Amino acid sequence: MTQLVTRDEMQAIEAYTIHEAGLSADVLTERAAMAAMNVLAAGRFDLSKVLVLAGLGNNGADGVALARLLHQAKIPVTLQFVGNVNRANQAVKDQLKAATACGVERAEKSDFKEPSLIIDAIFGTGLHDDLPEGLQKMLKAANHIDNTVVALDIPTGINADTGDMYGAALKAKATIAFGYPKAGVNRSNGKKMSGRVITQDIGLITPENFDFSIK
Ligand SMILES: NC(=O)C1=CN([C@@H]2O[C@H](COP(=O)(O)OP(=O)(O)OC[C@H]3O[C@@H](n4cnc5c(N)ncnc54)[C@H](O)[C@@H]3O)[C@@H](O)[C@H]2O)[C@H](O)CC1
Ligand SMILES: [K+]
Repeated sequence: MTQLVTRDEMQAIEAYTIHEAGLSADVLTERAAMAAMNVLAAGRFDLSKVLVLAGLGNNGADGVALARLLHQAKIPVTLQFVGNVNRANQAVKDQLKAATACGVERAEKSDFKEPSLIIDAIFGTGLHDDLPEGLQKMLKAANHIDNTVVALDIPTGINADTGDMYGAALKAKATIAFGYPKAGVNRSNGKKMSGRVITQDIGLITPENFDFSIK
């Protein structure tokens, strides 16, 4: 069985990889985006018009990096931030600089009926507490449209430990889990909102004899 991890365990493994083993967070972001690109390029999804919804943390940075890779592969892609990009973390700002330099198209708002595929890079394992009300409404409306959504790491709105919803969640056809699938994709609402979970190696270095809580 694939090893599942809690949010704390994932953060501990990431911290070990970055601070003890010395791989930079940028490398991990690039690996995550490349892993997602490989899954998308395998032919199972309609890539005629891709919309990447990106948040302001590292999950968003993965999304912005993916938008750049899609654009460089000549796949029509639009990048839309959810939230004010001026408040984004440095990883997102760095990724946006590279994406802009490549000519990735941005949108402020979009009709969710139009894209052939929506990439959910709004929130990942960093989410705690209920989503802002406006975002909850937006996700519920998007779920009604029933467009194809692929979530990066975990669907936005799902508690990575319990699978419960933080007010709402964006329903995915597939979830590309980075390193390890999070416990929440297998539990409660997480199970039905994650779709098919595809786990991808991104080069994380797990400490020897790491004591996983889920056996
Ligand atoms: N750490 C790494 O090197 C890598 C991480 N990967 C990806 O990163 C996400 C986890 O990223 P993180 O920055 O920890 O969190 P999020 O992007 O999920 O959230 C961003 C930010 O949002 C704030 N926040 C939390 N709850 C709320 C709320 N209810 N309302 C509003 N804002 C909220 C909080 O401050 C967070 O910091 C992981 O899933 C991976 O996709 C990579 O895979 C590569 C390496
Ligand atoms: K996500």
